[in-house]
Amino acid sequence: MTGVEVRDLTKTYGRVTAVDHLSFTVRPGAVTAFLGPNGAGKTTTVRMMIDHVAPTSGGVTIGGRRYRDLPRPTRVVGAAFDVASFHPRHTAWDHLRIYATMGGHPGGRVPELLDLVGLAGVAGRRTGAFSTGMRQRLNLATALLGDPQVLLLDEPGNGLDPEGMTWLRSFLRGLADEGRTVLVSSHALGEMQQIADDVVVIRQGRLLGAGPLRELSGPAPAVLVRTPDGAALSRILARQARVEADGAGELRVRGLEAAAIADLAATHGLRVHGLTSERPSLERLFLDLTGERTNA
Ligand SMILES: Nc1ncnc2c1ncn2[C@@H]1O[C@H](COP(=O)(O)OP(=O)(O)OP(=O)(O)O)[C@@H](O)[C@H]1O
Repeated sequence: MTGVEVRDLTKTYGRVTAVDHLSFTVRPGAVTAFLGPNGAGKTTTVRMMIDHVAPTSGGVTIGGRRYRDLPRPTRVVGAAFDVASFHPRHTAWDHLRIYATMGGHPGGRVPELLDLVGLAGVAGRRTGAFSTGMRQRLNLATALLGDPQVLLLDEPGNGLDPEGMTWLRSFLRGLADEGRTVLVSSHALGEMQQIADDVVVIRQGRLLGAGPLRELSGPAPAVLVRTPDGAALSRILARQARVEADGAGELRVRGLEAAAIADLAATHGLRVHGLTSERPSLERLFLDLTGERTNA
């Protein structure tokens, strides 16, 4: 299990402080959203994680070691940046073969990866003709060549259509469920809300908040209960939870998990037609932390 530890990381460019004494950890087995408005310092931080940019002070360890001390870094960390450069005449297949060779990774993984990211059907097409979404997918496949434990993805959702976003979300969830450490930087909060387990929020290079999304976003989210037996169920649930009825057959319940609500309804012979757990609002959390409007 390989986590990422950022310790007192600072980067200045002349008079600009891009990253300012930043400390946080990214744990394995979770998707961590790295959030901040444009220019907050996200890309600079991720680039320092993999030695693309030298810190002014502080540092980053991955599984307890600095990137440069990892014997085979691309087998441990896969990174993908927003503006990936592909040779326009190379096909997706060429691109991955070349990067596999450069990284010392088995070329046999190329077809499997093309399939995994949904590019098998266009493997022979030149990347010059690729859409942004296809580039993002190829970028991800490139990051995965070394089967790394840690994935650092800078704005992987940029340019994806809604279908592509749905795919990306389940793809990232799958990687985290395999026990990998998945850090995804984004300024598009809505996109991250449905996937992030943890969040790290920065502004002007400084940490504003970090931790599990559910903990950071305050009171427990409600469970929405669709029921034709609203009045009776409401009376029973109100003994243990806070219940609001909307008058249209839906109850909003705080203080009880969905399973407990279903059990109580069953015990009393009441009908439940739907149970939905609300996700905490990342946008609300973000606005609380940053005190500003975003373009999400
Ligand atoms: N090479 C550089 N030289 C000078 N300033 C830089 C350099 N790289 C980044 N910066 C500055 O550092 C700050 C942080 O930039 P960075 O790209 O890390 O932010 P970001 O959060 O990734 O933003 P975005 O969401 O727009 O990509 C910005 O003010 C940027 O102008």
